[in-house]
Amino acid sequence: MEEKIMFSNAEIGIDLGTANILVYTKSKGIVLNEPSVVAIDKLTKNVVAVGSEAKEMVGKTPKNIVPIRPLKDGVIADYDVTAQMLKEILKKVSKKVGLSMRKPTVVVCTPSGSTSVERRAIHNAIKSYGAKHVHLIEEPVAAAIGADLPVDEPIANVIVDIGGGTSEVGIISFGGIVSCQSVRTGGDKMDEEIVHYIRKHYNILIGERTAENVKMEIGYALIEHDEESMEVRGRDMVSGLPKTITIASTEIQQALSESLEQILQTIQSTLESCPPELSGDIVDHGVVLTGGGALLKGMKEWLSKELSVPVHLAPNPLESVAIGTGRALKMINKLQKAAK
Ligand SMILES: Nc1ncnc2c1ncn2[C@@H]1O[C@H](COP(=O)(O)OP(=O)(O)OP(=O)(O)O)[C@@H](O)[C@H]1O
Repeated sequence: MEEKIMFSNAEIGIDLGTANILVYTKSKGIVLNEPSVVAIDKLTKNVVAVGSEAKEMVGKTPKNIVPIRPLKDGVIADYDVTAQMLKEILKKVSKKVGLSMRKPTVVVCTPSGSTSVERRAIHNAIKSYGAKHVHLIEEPVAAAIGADLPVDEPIANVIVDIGGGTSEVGIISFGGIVSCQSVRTGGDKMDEEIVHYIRKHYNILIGERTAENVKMEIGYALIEHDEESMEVRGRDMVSGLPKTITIASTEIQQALSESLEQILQTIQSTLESCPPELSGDIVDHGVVLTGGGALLKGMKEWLSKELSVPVHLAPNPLESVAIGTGRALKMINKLQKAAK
């Protein structure tokens, strides 16, 4: 029989992201923020660890323990593992906030690329773990609500969410999506490009976690800046031995250029598809950036120069979607009407 997790009449928002999973409760704010990673024992098929603990294992575990990212490139790549991960995450939340949470109402935001079958499966999985009501909302709407945009007013709210697997651009007005486009390019692709660049130019193989650190430390959008550098360790592909190199921020900028151009093109083409009545709002109010990729150094300045409209950073880019899912509960009826 399915194990039920004890929650009370609480309201919970879940951002089921490809890179991170966040849980928000109305009374306590963000109560959990962990990587969307699960470590599985291949021999027993048991889940060994979930979240931060599982991410720590990436690239370091014995062969039978495999860390899996069940959501990849903005889609649910492995539904069974996603469901197991959700269950473990809800268990952690229930432990953290105590037994005061019973039969919650849950609003969950799934990756944009998920199919209706996958969305239904996520809905059922959460319901089977003890939730009273489950609502699914679209990522750009959640991100916009979490970024404090007046989504229920009849003006164009433009949100650009640069996540791990995808970047989504949404124009929202009157509680509904007027126009939306998504590209399978985000932080993960940037990390892959850094790995590729260092392999090609230095013959050194680095891990994806090292690449992510390099991106966060010395990664820049395509703007002029005072050059920075850092030491990077990897494996020399010729000798097979560990090697340390020094890499410059301008090199990383070059590595990231293709991903950045793709994100820019997606924003431009979404803005071009905006109904003319709403275009004036975009000139006045501009675009709001959210998602972890929005934190890349120089992103706001670069996009504002390329798009010639004001660009603002959301107050908590990594948490906007989770906060938005939690806050969406109060307006769920209106949002669902607008989505129909
Ligand atoms: N300071 C930073 N500079 C650059 N990138 C960053 C920074 N902080 C986080 N990121 C990147 O942001 C990405 C994660 O963002 P986020 O948590 O918004 O994604 P997600 O919601 O899980 O993904 P998706 O929206 O695709 O489902 C990762 O690729 C991470 O490396």
